[in-house]
Amino acid sequence: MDKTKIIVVEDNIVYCEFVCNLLARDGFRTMQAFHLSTARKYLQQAADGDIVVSDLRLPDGNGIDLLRWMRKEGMMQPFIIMTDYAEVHTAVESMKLGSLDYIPKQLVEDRLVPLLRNILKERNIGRSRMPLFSRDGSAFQAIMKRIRLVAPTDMSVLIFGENGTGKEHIAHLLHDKGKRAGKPFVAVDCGSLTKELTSSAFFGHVRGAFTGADSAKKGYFHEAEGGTLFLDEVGNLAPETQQMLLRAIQERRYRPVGDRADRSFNVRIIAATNEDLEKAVNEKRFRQDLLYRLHDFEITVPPLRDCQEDVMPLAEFFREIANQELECDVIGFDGEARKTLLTHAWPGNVRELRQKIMGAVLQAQTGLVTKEHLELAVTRATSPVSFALRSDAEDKERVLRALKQANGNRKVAAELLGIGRTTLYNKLEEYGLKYKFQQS
Ligand SMILES: Nc1ncnc2c1ncn2[C@@H]1O[C@H](COP(=O)(O)OP(=O)(O)OP(=O)(O)O)[C@@H](O)[C@H]1O
Repeated sequence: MDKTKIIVVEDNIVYCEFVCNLLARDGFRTMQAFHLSTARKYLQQAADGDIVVSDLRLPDGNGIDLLRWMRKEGMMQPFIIMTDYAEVHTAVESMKLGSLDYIPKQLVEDRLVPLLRNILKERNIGRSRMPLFSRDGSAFQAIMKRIRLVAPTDMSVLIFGENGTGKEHIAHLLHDKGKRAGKPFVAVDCGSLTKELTSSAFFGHVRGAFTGADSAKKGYFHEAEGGTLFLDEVGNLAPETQQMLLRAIQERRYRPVGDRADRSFNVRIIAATNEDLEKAVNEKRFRQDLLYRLHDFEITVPPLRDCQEDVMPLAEFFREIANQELECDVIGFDGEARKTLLTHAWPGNVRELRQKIMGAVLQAQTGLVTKEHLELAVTRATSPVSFALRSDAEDKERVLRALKQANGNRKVAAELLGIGRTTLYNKLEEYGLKYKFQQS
């Protein structure tokens, strides 16, 4: 199973448990939310690839409110509604808002897992539902040239770039344009691996290998066999995991936890990071030998603020997608809105641009997007210009402000500060703030 989490939003605790057990049996990772407010909290930290399965009626609103809120915030994760038969009409309405499907509760047991598997399969073969725009800007053209050059080889590729610049898309392109296209593409968020279960996550385990290992489990290497293993946020790997991966990559074999024999593998490794890994090596946080192994070839994705010529074409592209998804009829941007788009620093890069355009289109509904619809004023005040880490004395206060602004969400705070997540973690450690803002 890949890193996808299924957020199950259902106020009936017993039914919620039932759905989660059903999914867990099939190897899905789940999160339970009994209220919309909890679901929103989870979604603020969710990955683009996560999936929501929601009941319609909840104590603090309904599933359609949640879907509407997500789309307004630019969160385009697949959304599946579970309904009672009497609510089918409302469920159909929800599909107009962009929910992917609805399943009558009586059929959840039969239909939910196959539906989720289908979504993942489509993703793995590169037919992601999230359409991609081919960027014409000169920086991106140079990147495309490098992608075409290295994709057909088996070289490991390390992709550098700030959060939200499109590194994962580039990893997909490398896979799709290479000889492994059509084989699995398995993405691993290295920052979210728990220390105890890392070996089992990568290499799998046999039944009874440790307490709780009730059945055998395939690891990421096995799942990616013949295809690509994408190590996202590779700078966040714990030292022990770095050592373990290095050995496997060097020897091209690994041993599942509790097994007696090694397995060989045929997997291409692509990794991505927003960190300066040379610096991490100097600071002894990252192994130099592993860096060499991951780094046969390098692709650096520039931040959006350095790709001015891509901003408006991407904005127009997202406007059209938003029109389709939200059933709006917005025809463009007025002069002030254009100026704002072109002068904003985009600390969250393409992801932030997409979110802002989705929200703006929803607000405008028809006609032209105005500067007010973009709601960039708040972000502007918190853009790198005001949050930039200028001197040590100001540093701590800025970090605190950004964390507050981001409600403790470190990923968002790092984007506001225009720094990588790992740099932010280091700063929290340095200033003794590590436990002050616990993410829920
Ligand atoms: N060329 C593009 N066309 C359409 N959308 C894009 C493009 N590039 C990036 N995006 C959007 O920006 C978001 C961020 O892209 P992606 O997840 O690939 O970035 P990333 O650099 O891997 O981010 P992170 O470091 O935070 O994981 C995606 O959800 C996608 O919707």
